[in-house]
Amino acid sequence: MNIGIIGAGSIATFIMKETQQKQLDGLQVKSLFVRNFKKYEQLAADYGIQLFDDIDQFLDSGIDIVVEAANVATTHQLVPKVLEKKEVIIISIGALADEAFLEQVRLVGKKHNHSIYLPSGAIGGIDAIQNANGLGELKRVSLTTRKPAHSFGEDIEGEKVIFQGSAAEAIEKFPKNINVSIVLSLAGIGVENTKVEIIADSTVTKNHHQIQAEGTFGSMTFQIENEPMHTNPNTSMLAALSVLGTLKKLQSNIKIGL
Ligand SMILES: NC(=O)C1=CN([C@@H]2O[C@H](COP(=O)(O)OP(=O)(O)OC[C@H]3O[C@@H](n4cnc5c(N)ncnc54)[C@H](O)[C@@H]3O)[C@@H](O)[C@H]2O)C=CC1
Ligand SMILES: O=C([O-])CC(=O)C(=O)O
Repeated sequence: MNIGIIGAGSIATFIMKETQQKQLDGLQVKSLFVRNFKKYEQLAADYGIQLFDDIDQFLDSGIDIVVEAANVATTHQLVPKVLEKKEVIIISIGALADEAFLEQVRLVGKKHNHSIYLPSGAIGGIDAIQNANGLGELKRVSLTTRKPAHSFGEDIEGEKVIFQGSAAEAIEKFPKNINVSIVLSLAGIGVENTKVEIIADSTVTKNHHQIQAEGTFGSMTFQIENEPMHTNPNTSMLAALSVLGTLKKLQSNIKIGL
């Protein structure tokens, strides 16, 4: 599978590196779309990847699938165009908190017969949430995220609750830190009903997420302490691994958790 990536930051570089070093079955990054061509010329050369700053040329460069690994604003800007030509994996899932945009993306994908894949990112339990909500029987879902204070630019000692509200409001305020709340909302009870609490904590070094859900299925708690990526501590390593995981699942004819 020939992969094209939008963005050349932590997640993108991780995927380029891992697909090259581990020679993952048939997965290869072929093309990279960036805004600043000169800045990434060396990176692309190091990985033997074609570099583009023209989106049409990028989409026509012999790729099978596009991985969005940039940010929420770029997802809004580029994904509809991408879907006219290719399938897409979106990691800046926060963009889909906007219901009009979600509907636009769904319709363009449907029209061109291209799927939109949303990895579970830095959390897990999305399969259970989605299944529990199968008949609309999921009643309450909450996410508590605790990250090192500096991730939020907070210069504090100890902990501080910096946000309490809906997932819709959370992603508005923290588009680089709480994409996880939107995949959780989309799998479950929606962006307005999913409750989010964000805590900045000077005493932790990992990115913690705890999900609690209740309904007629029973209840569940999912908790994770993620290793931050050293190239971008806001982002957990599992988020990058989840993109690779999605690519691998697409290739395998045994689909686990579907
Ligand atoms: N769904 C999830 O669980 C998670 C999602 N994320 C999100 O994934 C995305 C990528 O994360 P990282 O790689 O850590 O970010 P990063 O900041 O390291 O890299 C983003 C890259 O995108 C580039 N970029 C920005 N606008 C662009 C444009 N218009 N065209 C091309 N490139 C552009 C930037 O120059 C940068 O190189 C972010 O939106 C982040 O918030 C991160 C962690 C978890
Ligand atoms: O990587 C994480 O732990 C979560 C994150 O940044 C996001 O959801 O945007």
